[in-house]
Amino acid sequence: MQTVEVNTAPDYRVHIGHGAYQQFKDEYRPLLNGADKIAVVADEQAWSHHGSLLLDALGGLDLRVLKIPAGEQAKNADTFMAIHSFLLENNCSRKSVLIAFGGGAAGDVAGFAASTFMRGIVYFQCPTTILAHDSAVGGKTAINHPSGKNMIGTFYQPAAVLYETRTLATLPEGEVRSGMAEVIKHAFISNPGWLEELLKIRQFSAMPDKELETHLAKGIAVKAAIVEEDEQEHGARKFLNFGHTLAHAIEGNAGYGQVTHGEAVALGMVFDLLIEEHPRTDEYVDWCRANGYPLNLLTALAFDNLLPYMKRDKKSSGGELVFIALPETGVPAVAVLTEEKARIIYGKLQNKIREVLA
Ligand SMILES: NC(=O)c1ccc[n+]([C@@H]2O[C@H](COP(=O)([O-])OP(=O)(O)OC[C@H]3O[C@@H](n4cnc5c(N)ncnc54)[C@H](O)[C@@H]3O)[C@@H](O)[C@H]2O)c1
Ligand SMILES: O=C(O)C(=O)C[C@@H](O)[C@H](O)[C@H](O)COP(=O)(O)O
Ligand SMILES: [Zn+2]
Repeated sequence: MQTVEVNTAPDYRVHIGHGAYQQFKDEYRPLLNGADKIAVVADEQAWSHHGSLLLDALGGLDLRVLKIPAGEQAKNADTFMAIHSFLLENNCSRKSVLIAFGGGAAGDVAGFAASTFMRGIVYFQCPTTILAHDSAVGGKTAINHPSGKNMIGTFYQPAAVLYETRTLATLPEGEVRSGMAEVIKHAFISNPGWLEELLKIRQFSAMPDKELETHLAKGIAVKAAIVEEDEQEHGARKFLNFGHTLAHAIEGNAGYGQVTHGEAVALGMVFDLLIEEHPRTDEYVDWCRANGYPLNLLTALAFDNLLPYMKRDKKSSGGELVFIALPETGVPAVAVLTEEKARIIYGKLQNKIREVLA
């Protein structure tokens, strides 16, 4: 078991590994025993595979379980209201505890509900995807708006994150790919040696569990350090958005859930790498090709369809276009581009991908 501390106020811990839910029996038992109700909000798919692991760890406690739609389809106002209705129907109060169980989508919407129910109740994150090594840590909660990704949400830290890595065994290939994009994002913005190691991976399925766990813990440590420095994204936290200006536009334009978040981020990082012509760009594009990221999407997507979403990005003000450039690995920087410059880079990106796929 690995543990990463997140020194926000209040601070909390991320427990990563086989048997992470044991912490519910040990360290967090007093907190759970003190709750008047415990509500579990679970992604229905994740619950069908792994709910029993959580139930075993919470044995003897009176739980109320709400299953929400699988994945991105849950990140909307309907599910948000359904969670609140469920909490009210079950007579939850300010002394109740919520446990979010699932990938980033379930974690984001359940975290948002926890942060707003009676103005905020204690909650735990129990991530079940690779990508959620990112989403479960750092306290960003959200639902989507048709006009933009994560447009409605809060900063609200969990009491702890219990990351049972046995849950990752049932992830479909596309979700492994999606999650690994946020892993390599953490490497790009922090650590050339680690990036080197990740760029050697040509097939995620060949990666041993222990190695994956180490990458997840490293990613969580990178994220924790940035969140500690800038919890509410006035400065350094923007670097965690590497690849995301274009990614969120791709997701919004396609319709939420049509392209996985991580796959969109993988494509968005190509754009951000091209801003300062990062020396590993070609190698990274080849890594994306080898690992099956949908590079072809970019050749079909017109810049003008993505532009309105990028102008509404949360890093932007007054319609400017804000990206995270990477002049060298580990040295991210905010880049404000003119529309003309962004269009030129997008054209370069499309040409590069056409060459690689030819
Ligand atoms: N809050 C943050 O800081 C943050 C960070 C990164 C991403 N996000 C958000 O996270 C979301 C993406 O999260 P995600 O990639 O975890 O996707 P997801 O939550 O949409 O889950 C993807 C799919 O995997 C299924 N699933 C979940 N766990 C499973 C398991 N163990 N076995 C089999 N299937 C399983 C889900 O039912 C779903 O169909 C996006 O909405 C993104 O915006 C938030
Ligand atoms: O935690 C952060 O900060 C991030 O930017 C992490 C991202 O991977 C994540 O997708 C996040 O939800 C994006 O936030 P947003 O504020 O751009 O919606
Ligand atoms: Zn992300």
